[in-house]
Amino acid sequence: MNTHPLAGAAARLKVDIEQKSFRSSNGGTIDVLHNLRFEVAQNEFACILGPSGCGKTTTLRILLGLERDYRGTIQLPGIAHARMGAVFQEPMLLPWRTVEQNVRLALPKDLRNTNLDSLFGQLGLSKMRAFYPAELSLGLARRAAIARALAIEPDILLLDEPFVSLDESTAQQLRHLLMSVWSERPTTALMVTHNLQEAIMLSDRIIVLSDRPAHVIGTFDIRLPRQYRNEQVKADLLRSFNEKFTAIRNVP
Ligand SMILES: Nc1ncnc2c1ncn2[C@@H]1O[C@H](COP(=O)(O)OP(=O)(O)OP(=O)(O)O)[C@@H](O)[C@H]1O
Repeated sequence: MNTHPLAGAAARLKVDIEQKSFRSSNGGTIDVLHNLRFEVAQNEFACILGPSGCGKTTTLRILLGLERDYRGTIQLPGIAHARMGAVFQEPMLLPWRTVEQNVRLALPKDLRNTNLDSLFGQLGLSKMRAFYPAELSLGLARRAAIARALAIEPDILLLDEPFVSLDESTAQQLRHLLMSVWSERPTTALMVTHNLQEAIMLSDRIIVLSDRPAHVIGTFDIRLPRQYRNEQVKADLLRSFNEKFTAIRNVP
């Protein structure tokens, strides 16, 4: 579990990063984020969409407190310390621990004896609790990583392309599983994705970033509840998105 001292009383996530750059190997400067400003309301599920290399992962790393060298401010949801759940492209499970042990290790003290039956059940992991990561397919390992992030009852859930490099039917199954667990206990969520269809299926709002150095070029709000987003509705949303962001040619 990762807690972060920048939690504020307000429940929303507020990002205001004036400047984030890296030193390149040849001694130059890579400007990654410049005046990146956005907010995510309490219990909103937002997706960040943007060109490859524009700074999406860097933004999540700043929120997680893994990158501290930047100019700007962030405010995280939560009262004193934001409880942060994170899911990365790599499941990052400890290989010498079982699925259940991996999840339990992440639990804060107040949840240490929590009953995980329902969470494992919802994610289809009931029979794999005693499995070791090497015994899991990538899809199952990702489910375990999602279980670990949600088990801590996070104030904010950060997801960095959690469905990438899965076959489409496994990815779709996982998207449905994530949504069914998240809908039961909604929390403020921010997910990085390259996949516009995925963003339209999952999110309440899509935050579209420019090329590097990244700033927000616009947001796309989807107010319609997810259960009404059938294929026709999703196609309409896709069309409206493309009309609004005609400049973005490289999103699928
Ligand atoms: N530790 C680092 N040192 C130097 N440069 C870095 C470092 N981390 C990231 N970068 C550079 O910063 C830029 C943004 O990287 P980042 O991973 O945040 O982009 P991204 O939008 O998540 O990319 P992708 O869509 O390909 O996953 C890239 O040019 C990357 O090479």
